[in-house]
Amino acid sequence: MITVTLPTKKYDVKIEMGLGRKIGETVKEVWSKRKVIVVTDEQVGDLYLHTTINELKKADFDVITATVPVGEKSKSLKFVGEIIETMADNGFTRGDGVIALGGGVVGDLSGTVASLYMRGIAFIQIATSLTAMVDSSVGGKTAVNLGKVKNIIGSFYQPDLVIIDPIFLNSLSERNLVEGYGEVVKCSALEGGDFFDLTGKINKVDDILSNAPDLIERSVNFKANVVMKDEKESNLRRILNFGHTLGHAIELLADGKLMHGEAVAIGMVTISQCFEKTGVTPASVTSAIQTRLESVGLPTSSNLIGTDAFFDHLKNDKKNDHGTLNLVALKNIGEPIIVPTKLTEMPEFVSGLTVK
Ligand SMILES: NC(=O)c1ccc[n+]([C@@H]2O[C@H](COP(=O)([O-])OP(=O)(O)OC[C@H]3O[C@@H](n4cnc5c(N)ncnc54)[C@H](O)[C@@H]3O)[C@@H](O)[C@H]2O)c1
Ligand SMILES: O=C(O)C(=O)C[C@@H](O)[C@H](O)[C@H](O)COP(=O)(O)O
Ligand SMILES: [Zn+2]
Repeated sequence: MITVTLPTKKYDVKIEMGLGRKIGETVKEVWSKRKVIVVTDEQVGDLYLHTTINELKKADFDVITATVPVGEKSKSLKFVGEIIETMADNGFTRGDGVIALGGGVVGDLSGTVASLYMRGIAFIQIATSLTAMVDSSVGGKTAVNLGKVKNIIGSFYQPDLVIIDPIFLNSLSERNLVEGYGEVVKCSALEGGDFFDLTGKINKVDDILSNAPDLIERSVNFKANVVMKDEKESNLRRILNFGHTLGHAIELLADGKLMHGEAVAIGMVTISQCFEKTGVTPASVTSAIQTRLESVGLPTSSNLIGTDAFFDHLKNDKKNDHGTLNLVALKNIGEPIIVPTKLTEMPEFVSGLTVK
């Protein structure tokens, strides 16, 4: 178990094999009897909603559900509105709660709903994808997309509890498992040391699953420590965005064809190649990251980079400060730095990269 301690809130991230079968009693440890809405997507719902409802009912919670379609398009105001309407129709008050059962999409959407309903009601994350287990369920970033802008509407809103059962990963598709591993490589490159050595030993997809509990524990531990120092991303937390400035632009341009973690994998390698050109990042750092990503089949380059639409998307990055992007670079493994770079310099910065 890892505890996230913030100035105004403290919560546990419970990582345990088999915890998914004890959801009722685990939720009961932090919440008194109340109405809860379990938000999930169609795929996770088919697999785990029935058991989750039964578990929560056994623990004396009044349960309703909301199921959204699979995929990034569900991170939208449309679904925020629909879920909030369902809660209002069912008489939810400030003393009730929202439970996310799913991956990062469901987690980000449910967190947004929880933060808005009656100006904020209690929220628990049950993470079922690797991305959610290693990243999105922890730290309180909630958001939905609007039009062509990723994560533009949201807030920092921390959960009361995060439940992680690595057994959920057994039903995750190989592509989604590998995608989540992109964020693990990110955390390991930012932290360095033993963690980066560990990702160096993951040479094939099966290794992700067999090392999952350790990879989850280390990623959550790393992220929690960053968030505890800078909850609202005024400084240090920006490092968690390594690979995301370019990654989010590519993710949006690919329009559903690239998963978040795949786009971030391309973003990390590309930004490192850019910083090689300016002498910030050693080539050995880029290749160490690239090897880790490619050994499990993650993409590391894209012909979407450098298009007009690509540069247009960069403007929407939350690290854009009046035309200057605060880019995350690695001076070395375990040594992230922020390099302010003018948006107008970006075409020159990304030019001349090899696309495979
Ligand atoms: N808030 C944050 O800090 C943060 C961090 C990282 C990513 N994100 C966001 O998370 C999203 C990506 O998350 P994701 O990769 O989990 O995507 P996702 O939620 O769409 O899940 C990926 C797929 O896996 C399925 N799935 C999830 N758990 C499963 C299970 N146990 N068995 C079978 N299928 C399962 C889902 O139905 C979906 O089809 C993006 O929107 C990204 O922006 C947010
Ligand atoms: O928790 C953070 O902080 C992160 O940046 C984690 C990222 O992996 C995640 O994708 C996050 O949603 C990005 O947020 P944004 O602020 O760039 O929209
Ligand atoms: Zn991410």
